[in-house]
Amino acid sequence: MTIPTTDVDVNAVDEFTVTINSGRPSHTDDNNHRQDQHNQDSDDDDEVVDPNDPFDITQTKNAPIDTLRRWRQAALVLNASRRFRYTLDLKKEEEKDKKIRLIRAHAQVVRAALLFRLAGERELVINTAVTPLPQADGDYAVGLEQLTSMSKDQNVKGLSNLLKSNPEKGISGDEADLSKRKNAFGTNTYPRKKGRSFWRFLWEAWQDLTLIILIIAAVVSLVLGIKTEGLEEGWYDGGSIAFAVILVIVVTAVSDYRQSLQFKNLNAEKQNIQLEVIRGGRTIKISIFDIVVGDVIPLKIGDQVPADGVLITCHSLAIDESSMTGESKIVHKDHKSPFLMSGCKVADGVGVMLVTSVGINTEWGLLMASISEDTGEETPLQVRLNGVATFIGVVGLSVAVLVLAVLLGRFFSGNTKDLDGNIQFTAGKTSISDAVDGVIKIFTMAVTIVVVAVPEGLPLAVTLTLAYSMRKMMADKALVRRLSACETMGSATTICSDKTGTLTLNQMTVVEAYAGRKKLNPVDDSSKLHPEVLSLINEGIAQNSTGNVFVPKDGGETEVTGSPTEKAILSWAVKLGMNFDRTRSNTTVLHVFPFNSEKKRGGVALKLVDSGVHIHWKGAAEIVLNACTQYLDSNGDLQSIEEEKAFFGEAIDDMAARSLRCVVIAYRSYELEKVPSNEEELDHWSLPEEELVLLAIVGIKDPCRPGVKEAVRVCTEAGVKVRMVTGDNLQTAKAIALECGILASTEDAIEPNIIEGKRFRELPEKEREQIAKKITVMGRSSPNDKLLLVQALRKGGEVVAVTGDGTNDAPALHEYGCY
Ligand SMILES: Nc1ncnc2c1ncn2[C@@H]1O[C@H](COP(=O)(O)OP(=O)(O)OP(=O)(O)O)[C@@H](O)[C@H]1O
Ligand SMILES: [Ca+2]
Repeated sequence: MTIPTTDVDVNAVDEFTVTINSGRPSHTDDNNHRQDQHNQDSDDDDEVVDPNDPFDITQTKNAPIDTLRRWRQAALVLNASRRFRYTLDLKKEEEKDKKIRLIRAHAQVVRAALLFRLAGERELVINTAVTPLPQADGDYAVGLEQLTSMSKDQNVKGLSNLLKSNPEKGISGDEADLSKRKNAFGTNTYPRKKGRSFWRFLWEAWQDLTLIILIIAAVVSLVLGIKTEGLEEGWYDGGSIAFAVILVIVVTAVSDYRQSLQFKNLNAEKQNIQLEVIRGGRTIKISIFDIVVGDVIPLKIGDQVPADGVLITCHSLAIDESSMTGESKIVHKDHKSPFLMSGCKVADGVGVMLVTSVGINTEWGLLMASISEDTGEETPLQVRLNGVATFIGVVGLSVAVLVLAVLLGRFFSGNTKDLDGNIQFTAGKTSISDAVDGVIKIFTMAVTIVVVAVPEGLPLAVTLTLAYSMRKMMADKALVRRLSACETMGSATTICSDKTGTLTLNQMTVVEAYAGRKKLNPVDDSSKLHPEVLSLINEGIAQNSTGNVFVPKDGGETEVTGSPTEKAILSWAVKLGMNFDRTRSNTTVLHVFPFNSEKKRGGVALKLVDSGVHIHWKGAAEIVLNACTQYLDSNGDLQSIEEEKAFFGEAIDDMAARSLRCVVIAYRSYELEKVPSNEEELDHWSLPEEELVLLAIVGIKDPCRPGVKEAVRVCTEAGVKVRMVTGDNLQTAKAIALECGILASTEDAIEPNIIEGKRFRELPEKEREQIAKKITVMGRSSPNDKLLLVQALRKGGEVVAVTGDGTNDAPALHEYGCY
């Protein structure tokens, strides 16, 4: 079956991951549990598997060494030589592990020493100005070596000046500047290990016990044939065996070789992450490989830190350093510990970093340089089939040996007669040459049994099929990161898909808007709004956003960047006449609560010029609306929301029913005295979010992907149930589900077919398992709800595929390791 999800994934190769979990429990789960921060659910008891089951392996890549070793042992029993090709080289793996641990320990020690030193300096109040001025390197006032040590002493401003960068605007980013930086500090790439040549694969392909048996068989029957029937006729048997052997060797080598090339390409694709940098004041998307020292990079939840650097600004930034330190610990970053290491993940919050070293000079680079890249990987089916093939081969071989022994015994004891009934062998009478001929015939028979019994092509056929389907999926623009995914995906019985970006295009536009009680028609008509209302809306949108608006000086088109939702709202505000830079410079940001999928809202506290404070909130419509007690009517007067709550509720429901995503923008004023003045306290200050004043409601359209309906139909026909799990409003989710055929009719749209994440979460575990199967649409789900659903389905015996694009899908995607 070609995989139904391919249609869903079209056009989004770099953003999508497809994950599969097989219904069977696996040891690797333990592994993933350890890594998975979000998975605090310890009561999934059926995942505890019999540790003595040596065949319990779903993937070799992350399997614990123990499991692999058991496999290896089982394999050795079955076939001494073949297995080596298929199971990872354990010794090498262990050595690699040791090396990584060593380097990590080293990094830890360096960091510890550094912290110690910093602490000491702080206490002694050593004047940092004593630091000798760094030597010049090329065009910069700082060299590569000094830079590494410098970034630990100097403040960010000074550092960015030395790097000829600007904390707000970044580097200029013209060609000359970029190439100068690359020359001075290197590029953000790692040297690649050269792949193995085709000849190596060919050489390895014949070193296989069964093939060796066949080669010997070929030689033997060639010799026998020529001896008994002469050169002209006698080579047929041996020749055809030899031909088959050569064919198998060549095909194996070619397929292994191509697979290795494919993996190389895949790896390149996997690593080539696109990310946003700020250059010359504008936010642009570039490849991670094009990052240079001095670049200013905004980071948000889910991003990977692309190079080593220091923080310029940050808000509740937390970094998962497990890839560097080996322990899964979330570290909070602020101006006191501003160093970011490449390769780590942003677990929460937002920040902006200045790149201080790239590529091989980063700590990650050091680590990468010393270990080799991905070793090959076997799919569960391949591993099993290899076992079967080897087993059959061994049985065939034993039968052949048995037959040989019996026939030889009968021959030499005078029990074998030829066609005419003469005894073929009588001790003393039969000439040696006749005896040899007889033995040769028996050998030929045994060889034939071996040739017939050894199913050499079986594993090969599987590899070829999988590689083929992987290629086909690549052609469909679906990136398959693991060969095994093709196989497991084929057995999926249900797909949990997110909505935004997977079923929909993720191209959002504001198509409906209310300012206060008034519906704007058209949406960007600001003429009837009181200037005060307009300026508050603008203030809220411009400051309470991770996006950016760049207006080119030469009068080109305005560029809006950010997440699709942010982009839509910012573009709307620009159309209303917002001047982004001016609005932002009017107020100073005191504190930010970055948007996250869990809370579904984001807030910011602003200090005004007159020392007043505004707190702006923006987020999921009904949630923020609930926190509002007043609204600002179009004349700029405050009104109580009590009588109008129903009106606003209906407005939201109405928009949601037409599949629009609703976002409410609200604010309140606050007293500066109540804002913590101490920086430490400010960091932990939770923004007040009650008694808000409703400013605006926007309805954002995100059209369905073309072809989604068809894809859903294909899946349903193939017996795969498609479910939608989204962070959006339940009504919006329902409308989209009806639109793309996930829900057949409105009659189906009742609980528990459609359910809110919160309701599902609060059910007792047993009940969750029962209704999980019925859930078709889950709205307002938090990342953890997605995970809960996958777990519940899995317990019900389903093989679940999860598709998702965003960080809020990560826990569910991560759950079963195979993505
Ligand atoms: N940048 C934002 N600022 C404020 N509110 C937002 C922002 N982005 C999304 N929202 C609100 O939060 C809700 C849920 O967002 P969430 O990130 O959980 O889902 P999603 O990933 O966008 O959707 P899906 O789960 O279908 O992929 C949206 O319905 C919207 O109302
Ligand atoms: Ca998503």
